[in-house]
Amino acid sequence: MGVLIVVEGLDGAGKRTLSAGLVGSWRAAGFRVATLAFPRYGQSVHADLGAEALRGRHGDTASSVDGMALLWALDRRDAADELRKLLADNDIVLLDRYVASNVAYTAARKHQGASGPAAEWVREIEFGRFGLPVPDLQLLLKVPVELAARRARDREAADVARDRDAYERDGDLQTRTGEVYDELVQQKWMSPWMVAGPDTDPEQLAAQISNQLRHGEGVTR
Ligand SMILES: Nc1ncnc2c1ncn2[C@@H]1O[C@H](COP(=O)(O)OP(=O)(O)OP(=O)(O)O)[C@@H](O)[C@H]1O
Ligand SMILES: Cc1cn([C@H]2C[C@H](O)[C@@H](COP(=O)(O)O)O2)c(=O)[nH]c1=O
Repeated sequence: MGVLIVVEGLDGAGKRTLSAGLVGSWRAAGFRVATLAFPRYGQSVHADLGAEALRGRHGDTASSVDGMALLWALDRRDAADELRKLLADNDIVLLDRYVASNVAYTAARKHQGASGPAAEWVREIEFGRFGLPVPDLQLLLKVPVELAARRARDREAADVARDRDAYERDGDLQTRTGEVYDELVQQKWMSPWMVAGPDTDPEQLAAQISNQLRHGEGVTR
């Protein structure tokens, strides 16, 4: 049974870039690694509806905090069997965003914290009712809000396919989301957490995590 590792952080933090670096390093070291990114755009109707809603479509869907959270959660529910199979067939399964994203953004949109009712509702729906696998380790890529926003803007300028959605344009939401993530780390929400900075070397981090896992730290299963 493989270990489930999640990369979390603000929009534009660099999660996709770091995830690719970690996966490459682990594969080079001989680990069997699978990876998934949530939302699963192009594969999940729920993910696509969510992305479209954040770009002004589907009436008032985006204004419903709970409705948006359910779309992202249903995407993961549909991926649950695939995720369990990937865990059975690999040493490491790396996820770019997972349930903690839903907790952080949903609580932040409602001006709540990581112990508030929205966080508890997301936890109960996704891990309780949907039975999603619990991560062994969650990694917060902690990048100053201004730097993450600049990276998202630069990416949009370079690639029209990566236009910023409503959450990415909302600096106050990003600030509050970062605060909820900090609380999740402090609480060790659902698993041990590690925090990585904006200039983290993926190869070094991959080695650190695999050593830690080898010594049984950060593994809850
Ligand atoms: N360590 C880094 N140094 C400089 N630029 C970076 C770094 N990491 C990522 N970037 C750049 O920042 C932008 C955002 O990175 P990336 O797409 O990896 O972020 P993300 O956290 O996955 O974003 P989102 O959640 O919005 O999809 C990209 O243009 C990427 O090339
Ligand atoms: C998976 C997930 C995402 N979100 C938020 C985070 C982003 O602002 C948008 C879209 O995600 P992307 O990584 O920028 O493509 O949705 C969320 O609120 N809940 C989730 O579960």
